[in-house]
Amino acid sequence: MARHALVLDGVSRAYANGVRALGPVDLVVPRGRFLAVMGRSGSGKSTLLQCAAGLDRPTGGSVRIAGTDLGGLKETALTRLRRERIGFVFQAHNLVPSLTVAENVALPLLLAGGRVPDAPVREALAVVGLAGRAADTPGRLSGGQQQRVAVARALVTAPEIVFADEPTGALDPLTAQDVLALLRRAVDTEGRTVVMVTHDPAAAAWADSVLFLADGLVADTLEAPDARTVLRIMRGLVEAERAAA
Ligand SMILES: Nc1ncnc2c1ncn2[C@@H]1O[C@H](COP(=O)(O)OP(=O)(O)OP(=O)(O)O)[C@@H](O)[C@H]1O
Repeated sequence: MARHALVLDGVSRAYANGVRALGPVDLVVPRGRFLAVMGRSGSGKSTLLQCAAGLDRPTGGSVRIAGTDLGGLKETALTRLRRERIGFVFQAHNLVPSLTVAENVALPLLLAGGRVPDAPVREALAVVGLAGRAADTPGRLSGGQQQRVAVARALVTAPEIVFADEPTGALDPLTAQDVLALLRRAVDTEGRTVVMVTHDPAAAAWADSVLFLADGLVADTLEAPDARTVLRIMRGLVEAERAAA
């Protein structure tokens, strides 16, 4: 079993118009770690996440998920890897409105083929505190509850890694804490690995470490973050940018 959930080796992403959105970036995320990625708007956070998750192909370097080099995979194999070995949580939770809560959680298992056993779905919903809402449609749930369903869906396949892009961006601070606590729990009790893009220092403080991006490059890292130190580093990055302008 590969020791690291995610390894980026000199990953860069340039666009045809000459914009270098990212890199080169080196990054190692061991299994069972919670990493937050921060940086100002346009610093390359989403680009990093998309390349790391196999949603976008880097223009340089390599990405390995649990030892598998994504660059060596054809599109169908990459799609299967994303479906079976990666969990996703986005700001807009992307639940299917016409399916029930349980069916939404079961979706990644269904897409993997075969009969979907009830137990993992029931268990995933119980973990996020929504066992009683399995038969509801998402529209009957609050935004926070919907995001908890999205977390259950991301975890139901027991993925190698979960990528979360601003998972609490649309939630009030208390509801956000519930969702962050679920991600933290998945790391602490199930040994999952989480990489989360966020703008919120309080959200980043739930992680084990923070990666700060500026202009597509790693500008700083912080272990055992607290919100105040995260904010101080972010302020420093803004000032450095102003001074350079
Ligand atoms: N398709 C594209 N074509 C050209 N440039 C792009 C494209 N997508 C992103 N960029 C540029 O790449 C840079 C990084 O963008 P990215 O979306 O990764 O930043 P971000 O840190 O996630 O920003 P935000 O916090 O606003 O979501 C920006 O300068 C952006 O304008």
